[in-house]
Amino acid sequence: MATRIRPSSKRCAVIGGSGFLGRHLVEKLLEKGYTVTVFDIRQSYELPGVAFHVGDLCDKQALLTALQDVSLVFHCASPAPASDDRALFQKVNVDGTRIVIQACQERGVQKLVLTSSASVVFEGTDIKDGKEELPYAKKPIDYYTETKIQQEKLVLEACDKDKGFLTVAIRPHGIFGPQDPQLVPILVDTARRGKMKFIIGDGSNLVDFTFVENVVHGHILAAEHLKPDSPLCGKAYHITNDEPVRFWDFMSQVLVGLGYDAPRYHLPYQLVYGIALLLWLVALLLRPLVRIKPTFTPMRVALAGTHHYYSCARAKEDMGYRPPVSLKEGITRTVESYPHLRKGV
Ligand SMILES: NC(=O)c1ccc[n+]([C@@H]2O[C@H](COP(=O)([O-])OP(=O)(O)OC[C@H]3O[C@@H](n4cnc5c(N)ncnc54)[C@H](O)[C@@H]3O)[C@@H](O)[C@H]2O)c1
Ligand SMILES: CC(C)CCC[C@@H](C)[C@H]1CC[C@H]2C3=C(CC[C@]12C)[C@@]1(C)CC[C@H](O)[C@@H](C(=O)O)[C@@H]1CC3
Repeated sequence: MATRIRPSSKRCAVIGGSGFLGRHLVEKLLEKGYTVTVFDIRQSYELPGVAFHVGDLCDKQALLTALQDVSLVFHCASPAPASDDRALFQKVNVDGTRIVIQACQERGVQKLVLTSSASVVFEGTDIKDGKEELPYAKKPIDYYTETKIQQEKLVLEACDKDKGFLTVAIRPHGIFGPQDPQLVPILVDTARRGKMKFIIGDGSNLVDFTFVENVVHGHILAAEHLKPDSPLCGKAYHITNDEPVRFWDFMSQVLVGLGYDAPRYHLPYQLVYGIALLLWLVALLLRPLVRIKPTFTPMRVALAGTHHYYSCARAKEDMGYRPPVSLKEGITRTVESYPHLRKGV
């Protein structure tokens, strides 16, 4: 009788490995001796020892080819939140994740680590030291969040110890760091257009921003602690810097570090939120004729004007998580990595 040889536990695939988080994850996995395959709709770099499979995760056949002999899968692919494309989020984050799960099961993958988001519980009102037990947002603010909720549920429900298929979800919040395509570039673009003069609300709201290497550390710890007898099976974990900071202090430190002025004038939160909602509605109505992308979306305004920081006690307890890089060091390294975004360049 032919015996099925289990692939090495150090043979992994990173779906979305060409992206910001994915690339940092791939680099760390290689450093730790893993054999890495990247599956992504684009190839954004080359690294010795990394096998790239360019394909859409909605294409099961392409995934089955890439997942051959893989025992561990990290799924960190998603359309960018800024695309605000409901059909695309549904197709990739929900239908595509179903296909990822099926392909993993068919290929005998043993562990699936999903990159979810702490925002799955955020509804635009204050969250202070939020625990994983908080209910999913009943009225998510945007389509991205709506589909991240469905995606997380699908992955956690698929966890099946009897079938030897274990799953876990990592919920990072506000990832920043070198090569980030959204936070710093959008911030600088807004500053260059003279729109970063204002503080939304009184400026005292505390939030989490998480350095990308800490998020990577959380993913690898989760993969290594995910075993049939561990508490991680089918659970979600917040991964943050564990250093809540005032939203506007963080923004100011990045802006000033790059040579721009810090925002100074206060605007009432409710007023800005109302305007953002109105602009979003207008953009939606005009979409068949012209595509407008407002800078101040309701989601961004809500994130800028409320408290949203999360407890990572569960990750500390179950997998010994401690953020290796402090916020101060993370900000310094991030600012240094964007010489081309400095004022006047
Ligand atoms: N950036 C943050 O602040 C943040 C915070 C919490 C959670 N997350 C989650 O982390 C993950 C990574 O985010 P990121 O910031 O690195 O984004 P990113 O856009 O840099 O990377 C996402 C990658 O997914 C790929 N991708 C998109 N659609 C695909 C498809 N159909 N098939 C295959 N690949 C596809 C993209 O090409 C890209 O390389 C996402 O799941 C995101 O929801 C991000
Ligand atoms: C125009 C200004 C008011 C703000 C400019 C900076 C913003 C572009 C970022 C500040 C907080 C960021 C953030 C995300 C995107 C970029 C910001 C709005 C996410 C919504 C990206 C998706 C993640 O899943 C969210 C998460 O839960 O971590 C991010 C939350 C913070």
